[in-house]
This record gives sequence, structure tokens and C-alpha cells, in this order.
Amino acid sequence: MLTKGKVLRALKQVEEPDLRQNIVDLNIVKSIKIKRKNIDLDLSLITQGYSSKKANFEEKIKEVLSSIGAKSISLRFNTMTKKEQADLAEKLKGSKIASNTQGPSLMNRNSQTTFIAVSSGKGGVGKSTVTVNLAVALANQGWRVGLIDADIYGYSVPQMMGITEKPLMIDSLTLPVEKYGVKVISMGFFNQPEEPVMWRGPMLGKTLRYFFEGVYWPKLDYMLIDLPPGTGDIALDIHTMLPRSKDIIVSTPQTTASHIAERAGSMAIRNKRELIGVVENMSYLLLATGEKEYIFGKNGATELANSLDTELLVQVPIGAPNHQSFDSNDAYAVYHSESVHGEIFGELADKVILKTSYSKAVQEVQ
Ligand SMILES: Nc1ncnc2c1ncn2[C@@H]1O[C@H](COP(=O)(O)OP(=O)(O)OP(=O)(O)O)[C@@H](O)[C@H]1O
Repeated sequence: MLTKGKVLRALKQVEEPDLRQNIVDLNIVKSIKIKRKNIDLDLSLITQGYSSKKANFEEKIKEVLSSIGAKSISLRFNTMTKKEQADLAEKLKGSKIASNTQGPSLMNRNSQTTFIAVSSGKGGVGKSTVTVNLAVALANQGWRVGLIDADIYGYSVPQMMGITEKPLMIDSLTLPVEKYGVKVISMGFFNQPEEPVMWRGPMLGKTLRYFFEGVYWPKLDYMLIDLPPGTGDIALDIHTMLPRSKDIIVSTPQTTASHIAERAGSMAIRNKRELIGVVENMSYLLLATGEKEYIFGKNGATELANSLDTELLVQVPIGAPNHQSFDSNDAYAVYHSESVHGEIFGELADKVILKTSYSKAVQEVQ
């Protein structure tokens, strides 16, 4: 016989896709009526914007209820009131709701998330391209990945990933936007396109802090941070906020770029942070014959890695992602996982996982 208890138990298997919490704990299930094998549910969606994902959600509910013997299932959807949203935001902020989310405790000492800051000494070398594609490659392997676009003035991640959606807000809590399995937050979500960001100094620090603490991050294995170029305030702020973060330095083959990248790397070393290694971008042209033409010279990044006493992780050739169309919604900087570039980023993900898992294991043993 179907009982409310059985139905609730079954519904606990259904997750709200943004918060990755079961819909019973989130107070989404408002009422359950059972008549023999017919179930009638009232559900309250967290926000209106969420309704685009309703289809998946409906399917999963029907699946779990059928599995306990329901023959007909009817669902009625509503949206939470402002008061219900505020209560939920409060609960989430206190992380009272469940232990499998990080919530605002992303930076707490016991967090299992590996923070990786991607920096470059100079702008335009492909730092954001590397961050985005590494994030996607890690997510493709099933890791839970977040990406903070900390380039507050020069944000480019939303456009690069083809994100047109805005983040969901539950009262004062912001939910990151998910694309290609990566949870993303960027200043670009809070501004109109082309609007210059006029904030300076303290506001910048506050924005960054909000990205870490005011955003509801689900539990993550990796959090990638796309730093602004150079060794300026934001880079320093991040490193003060996240002393445990590890660094990847992006450079191009030209010696000048490497020299500047070296400054970013030396800063990491001075601050006693772990350098995962160097990524050389725009290293060569891949000719139709399969040969590599090193048009900007060959040894820049190897020398850089040697001088920083670290490893050259991968060399990424010159070449744009080969999309079918280039309409404005295309993720113009995300390479297909089976392309030459995609495979190189897969290799980069493997190296990053190996290097960071090793140091994690060592930390755990100590
Ligand atoms: N391997 C590559 N081949 C071809 N074009 C590339 C490659 N890597 C990056 N680009 C292009 O170069 C430009 C700069 O890249 P990107 O924005 O990633 O650099 P950045 O270092 O993050 O720049 P900024 O410092 O301005 O944020 C972009 O138009 C990007 O699409």
C-alpha cells in the first residue's frame, strides 16, 4: 500500500538540480494526496527562472513514484513566496540543511576543495582560455568543478563559454550558473554587456569575497580561479584569502611573455604556494602534414618552468575551436573534447589531478 511516508522516502531521491539537495529537505514538496495508486503532489519551485529545468525534474519524480507502485501521478507546480525563499536562503547560509554542500563554508579549513589559481604575467596570452578548457576537461571526467572569473574589470568567461543565462538568486544568495558541467560565477553576470566596471579598491575586494562567500557553491572537487593578468591587487587578495591555493602559470613562447610570467611565478614561490606548473599557449602551428611549426620559438616555456623549478604541463597549439556556426550563443573558446586541443586539455586535466591528488594525500597523511 502507498503511504505518505513511502512517497516522501522515494521523493528524497529527487534532487533539485541547482542546489543538488533533495526536494523534501528543501521544502519543495508542499502536499501529498494518495488515493489507492494515484498520487497528487503540490510542489513549490524555488524561483521562476528555475522552471526551464522542470521537465527533468518531473520525469525523475514520476520515475521514483512509479518504482514504488504509483499508477497515475499528477503534479502541480507553484513558486515559493518571498518569505519562503528568505527562509530557505537563511537555512542554506547556515548550511543547516544537509552536510553534502559547501555553502558559504567554501573557504573553511576543512574544505576538501582544491583551489587552483590560473595566472599570467601579461594579458592576452590565453589565461582565460586555459582556465575555461581545463575546467571543462575536469568536469568531463566527472569531477565537480567551479570557476570564479576573478578578472573583475576584464571578465570574459561568460562570453567564452557562451553563457547567456543569469544566475538564480534565492533572496540574497546567488547560485552559480552551470555550463558544460562547470559552475561559474563572473562579474559579467551582474553587468550589462559593454558596461565599464567602475569599481575600485575596496569594492573589488568585496566583490571577490562575495564570489566566495555569498555564492552558494555545491560541494566541489576543484575550484579554478581565473586571475586578472599581472601581479596586482586581486592576485594578492586571492592569495591572502586562499593561502592553500595552487598555481598554474600561462605563458606564450615569446621570451618577453615568459619573463613577465616568471614574475607571477616568483610571486607564488615567494608566498610559499605550490606551483602546479606552466602551460604554454599558442606554442606552435599544427600543419596539415602533422608537423609542428614553432613560429614564436621553441624553448621559452621550458626555460620558464626550469627557472621556477616546476614542470611544463602542456603546449597548446594555435587554433580556434572549430564550431559549425558562430552565432552569438556559441561558446567560442571551448574546444571539443575530441579535437586536438580538447585532447591536450584532457591531458592537462590528468596532470593536474595527479599532482593535486598526490599533495592532498600527503596532506592527509601528515
Ligand atoms: N591557442 C590559441 N589559439 C588561437 N587563439 C587563442 C588561443 N588561446 C587563446 N586564443 C585567443 O586569444 C585571445 C586572448 O585569449 P584569452 O582571453 O584567453 O587571454 P587572457 O590571457 O585571459 O587575456 P586577458 O588577460 O585579456 O584576460 C582570445 O581571443 C582567445 O580566443
